[in-house]
Amino acid sequence: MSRQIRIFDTTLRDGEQSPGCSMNLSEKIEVARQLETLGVDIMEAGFAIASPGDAAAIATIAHTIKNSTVCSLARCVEKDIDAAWGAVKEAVDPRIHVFLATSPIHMQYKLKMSPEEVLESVRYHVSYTKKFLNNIEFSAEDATRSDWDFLCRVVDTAIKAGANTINIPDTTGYLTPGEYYDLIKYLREHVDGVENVILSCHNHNDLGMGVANSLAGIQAGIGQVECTINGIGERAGNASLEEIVMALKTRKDYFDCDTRIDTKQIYRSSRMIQTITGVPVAPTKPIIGANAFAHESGIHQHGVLNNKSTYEIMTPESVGIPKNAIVLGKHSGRHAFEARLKDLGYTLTTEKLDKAFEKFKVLADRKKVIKDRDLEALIGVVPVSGPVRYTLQQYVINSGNTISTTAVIKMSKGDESFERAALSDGPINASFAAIDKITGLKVQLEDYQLRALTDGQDAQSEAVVKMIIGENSQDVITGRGVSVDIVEASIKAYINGVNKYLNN
Ligand SMILES: CC(=O)SCCNC(=O)CCNC(=O)[C@H](O)C(C)(C)COP(=O)(O)OP(=O)(O)OC[C@H]1O[C@@H](n2cnc3c(N)ncnc32)[C@H](O)[C@@H]1OP(=O)(O)O
Ligand SMILES: CC(C)C(=O)C(=O)O
Ligand SMILES: [Mg+2]
Repeated sequence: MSRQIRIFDTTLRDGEQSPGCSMNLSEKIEVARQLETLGVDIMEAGFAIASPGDAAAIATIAHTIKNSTVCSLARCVEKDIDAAWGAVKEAVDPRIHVFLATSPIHMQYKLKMSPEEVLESVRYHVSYTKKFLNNIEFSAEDATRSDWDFLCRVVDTAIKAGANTINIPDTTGYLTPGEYYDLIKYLREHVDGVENVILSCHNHNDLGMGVANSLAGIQAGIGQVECTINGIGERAGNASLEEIVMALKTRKDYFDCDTRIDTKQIYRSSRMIQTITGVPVAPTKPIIGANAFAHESGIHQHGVLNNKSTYEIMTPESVGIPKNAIVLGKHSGRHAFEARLKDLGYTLTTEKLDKAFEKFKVLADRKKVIKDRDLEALIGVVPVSGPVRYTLQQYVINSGNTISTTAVIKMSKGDESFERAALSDGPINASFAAIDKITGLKVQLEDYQLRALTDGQDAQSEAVVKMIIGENSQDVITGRGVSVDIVEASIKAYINGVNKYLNN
C-alpha cells in the first residue's frame, strides 16, 4: 500500500521570513483558507512571540481553520511556548513547534551553550510544552551540520520528553540528497523509539537542492515534509510545495507515496502568493512558471500536436491551469463570467461576485478581450480589512520631456474629498508626492515594479510598491494596483499600501 506523506506548509512562517514577503492580517487569513482548500495537513501560521500582530494572526487562523492542524513556532524559551499556546489553543488540532540549534557552530557562537546544556534545554522545554498539549514537534535547527551521534541524543531526548514529530532541517541548504538520505537512515537505525514518531524534513534551497533533499528524505522514510508555496522563505527559500507534491504524484511509480493535496488548487495558491507578496516567480519555475507548459520549438510543437505526452509529463489541468474555451469581453454575461472564475478555482459569494462583475464590465469597456490573468487581477486585489480610508477619484498629469511634471490627485475618505498638486521629475513621483500631501504620512518608497499582465496594446498593468510608512517603522508594506493605464495602476498601488497601513 502507498505511504501517506503529510504536507506541512510554512508559507506563513518561514515563507514570510523572505525579504519583502510580509503579509497583513487579512492577507494571512486569505492564504490560510486557501491552504486549507489545497489540503495541507499542517499549516505553520507564524511565530507567536515575534510580535503581538503575529500572535493575533495565528489565533485568528486557529479559530478559522477546521481541516488542517494549525501550528506556531517557539524557541526553547518558556515565554515563547506560552505565547504559542495562547495563539493556537482554539484550533481544532493545535500544534506547538519547538526548536533549538544542535550544530557546533550554532551552539558555540549563537546560543553560547554547551552540548549538555542544549540536551537539558530540549528535555525541559519539550516537557514544559507537554503541559499544554500532546501534538508537539521538535526541530533540531542546523541538524545537517550537527554531529550525527549528538543529533541522535537530541532526538532521543526530545522523544522521551514527549515530542511526536521530529524535524531534521537542512537549515542552510548545505547537504546533498545522498547525504540527507544517509542521515535520516542513520537516525532511524540509531535512535530507540524513532519508529513511534513522525520524522520530518525542512530543507532550504541555498544550493538549489531543497526539493531533491526532501525527496531523498521521503525515500529514507520521512513521513512529513515542510515546504512553502512558490518555495518562498529565508534566503534562497524553502523546498517548494508544488514541486514536491507533483514529483510524488507524477512519479508515483517510483516513490509510491500519496499526499492529501488537491493538486488542482496549486496554480491558484501560487497566484495568490505572488499577488499578495508582489513577488513573481520566474517563467521557468517548475509546475507554475509561465513557461512550464509552453512549447516554443518546432520539433516540440510537432510532438505535442501529435500527442501531448511526447513533451508533457503532467497536464496543466492537473495543477489547476484551466483550459480557456470561452472568450470573455464586454458582451459576456454573468453566467460565463462566473463559470470562468470557477474554472480558475474561485468560488465567490454572491456579494463578491456582484462586485467583481461590476469591475469586469468597467474593464471590458477599456479592453477588448479579458484574459484569465485579467480576471485574476480583477478579483485578486485582496481588499484591505477595516474601513477603507482613501479612494482615488481623479488624477491629472501634466508632463513632457522639457518641463517638470505636475500631478493633481483627488481622493476621497468617507464623505470628505481632498485635492492636492505636486511637482516632480516624473508622473509617478509627482503622483506619489501629491498623495503624501493629502495623507500627511511620511512614506519611504523601498521598491516599485510595473509589469504587463497580459499581452497586446490594451494589456493591463500591475504596479507593486513596497513602502515603509512612519518615522520609526521598519515594516515593509506591499501595495498593489491594476489598470490598463500605468499611472493609474501606480497610484492605486500606492493608495492600496497607504490603506493597508491605516487599517493595520
Ligand atoms: C531557522 C529559523 O528560521 S528560526 C526562526 C527565525 N525567525 C525569526 O527570528 C523571526 C522572528 N524573530 C523575532 O521576532 C525575534 O528574533 C524574537 C522575538 C524571537 C527574539 O527577539 P530578541 O529577544 O530581540 O532576540 P534576538 O532576535 O536579537 O536574538 C535571538 C535570541 O534568541 C536566542 N535563541 C535563538 N534560537 C533559540 C532557540 N531555539 N531557543 C532559545 N533561544 C534561542 C539567541 O541566542 C538570542 O539570545 P540572546 O538574546 O540571549 O543573545
Ligand atoms: C525553525 C526551523 C525549522 C527552521 O526554519 C530551519 O531550521 O530552517
Ligand atoms: Mg527554515
